[in-house]
Amino acid sequence: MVQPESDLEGCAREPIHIPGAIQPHGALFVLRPSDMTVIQASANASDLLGSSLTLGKGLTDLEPAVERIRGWYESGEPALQVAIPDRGLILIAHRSNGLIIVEVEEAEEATASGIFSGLRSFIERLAAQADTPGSLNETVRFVQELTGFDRVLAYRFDDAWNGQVVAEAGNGRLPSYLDLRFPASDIPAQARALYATNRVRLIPDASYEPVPLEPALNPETNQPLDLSAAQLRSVSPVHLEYMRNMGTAASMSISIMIDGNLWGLISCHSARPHKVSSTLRDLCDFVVQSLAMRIAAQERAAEASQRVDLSQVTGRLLASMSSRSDWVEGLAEARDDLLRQVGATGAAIMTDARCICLGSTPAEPQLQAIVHWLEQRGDAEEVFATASLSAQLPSATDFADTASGILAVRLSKLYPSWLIWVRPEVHRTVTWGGDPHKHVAENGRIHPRKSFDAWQEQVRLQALPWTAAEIAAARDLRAAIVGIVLRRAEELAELTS
Ligand SMILES: CCC1=C(C)C2=CC3=N/C(=C\c4[nH]c(/C=C5\NC(=O)C(C)=C5CC)c(C)c4CCC(=O)O)C(CCC(=O)O)=C3CCN2C1=O
Repeated sequence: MVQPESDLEGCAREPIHIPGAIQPHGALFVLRPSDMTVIQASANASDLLGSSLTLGKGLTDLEPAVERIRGWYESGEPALQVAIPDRGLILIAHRSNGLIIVEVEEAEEATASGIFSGLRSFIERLAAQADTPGSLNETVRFVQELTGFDRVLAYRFDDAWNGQVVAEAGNGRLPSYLDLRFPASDIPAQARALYATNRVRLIPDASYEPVPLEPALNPETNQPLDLSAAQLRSVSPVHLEYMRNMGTAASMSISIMIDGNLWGLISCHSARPHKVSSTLRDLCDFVVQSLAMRIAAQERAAEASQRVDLSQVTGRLLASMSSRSDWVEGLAEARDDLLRQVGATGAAIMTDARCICLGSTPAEPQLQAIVHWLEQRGDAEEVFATASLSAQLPSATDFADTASGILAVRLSKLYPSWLIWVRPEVHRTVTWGGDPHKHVAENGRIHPRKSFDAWQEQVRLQALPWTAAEIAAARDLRAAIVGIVLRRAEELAELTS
């Protein structure tokens, strides 16, 4: 029987890229590149462009701008900005499915003269930060000064797309969210995918009335217009409700992109409507991508130094295994290094009917049950890591105090042979922004939770997660062991031939 999708799954399928409307702090029209005819426009387009814009015709009295756009379209260059000083307007053009989408905003006053000296001192302060928390704190402080939002926070995603507020700057008008966690469903998958390409999104007033596009369907494609890359795209009603519940009338989010992945957001909020000019939005994007490069450099440096330490440990383990005719005994003799290799509290070498336990491990029958479970998973992967084994193997709750987390490497494809590191569960108290399981489903629609007050959850049956460097070190040691076993087999074959 097909299970009905949960309300949250339904919410995560909302096609937010084709709302058929825009926010009212600007206007939008669509040009057919072949003849630069206006084929679609927002209902408020004439408020900004007057009689220059008529559906089904070319723009009039804006020829220089039209020619700039035509030249840009054929150039293949990314998005184009064109100022129309005599109208006090700025046009921002981008391509979408073979069409030209042009967004129009009123040009704001020239940016404050001190902005560039402020930018220079920010870049200097950022470069002086020794770690990621310092970089994040500098950035939220600068963006708050730059934009005047009441609260600016740095929001970092974890592997399950839950997020935590890891830095914050504010003027006290909004409550602090520092250290609070929020569930993945607050920013569903299709939104995260969109934010990985459209990095800066402004909602100046969450109580706006959407402005429809006319005609509703694009006459060229007879499909809704794809507004994924548009700055004025109207926002999902469920998120606007979320903002009102949160007491934030205005927001701006800027994606922190690292190696092409959405690492987190710089998220700005104000209790009252608040607009930021297109120029300042571009500047904030530059600031946040500078932060992203800094974080990437800091994370790479930290990983590199951890790998150097771990490679020295691997070298000592290799020496110990090579010094004995039985590599298993050599490995067991270097117990402290074996545990230090991945920051484990226990390890078990399960091979050729032997079970050698080092440090704090489950009992042998329980280790055999883990090996049986690993073997029947049918996963050809050589390395398996989890911080919560009982989530996949319920019987593991019996030994959560020694092995909530396991990091297992397969030593043979021919018969059950594993090296398994273990970590105990860590009792943790996690503080959420509101009860993460609380949302209301009414009339087939989902409504966000209304409270974001600190809500504590006792986390059980979870160990500290394995880092990428630890998993890589486990993989390196596995390769060293397989190399020794192969060499020994070749030596034996030579002796007996
Ligand atoms: C305090 C930490 C924090 C959180 C947790 C947060 C949430 C957040 N949600 C965002 C977007 C969405 N949430 C949802 C959906 C939900 N939010 C919920 O709470 C629930 C239950 C749903 C239905 C799945 C949707 C559809 C969207 C896409 C809106 C759009 O761009 O059209 C967005 C992106 C809004 C934007 O950037 O335009 C945010 C950022 C704001 N923000 C924060 O600052």
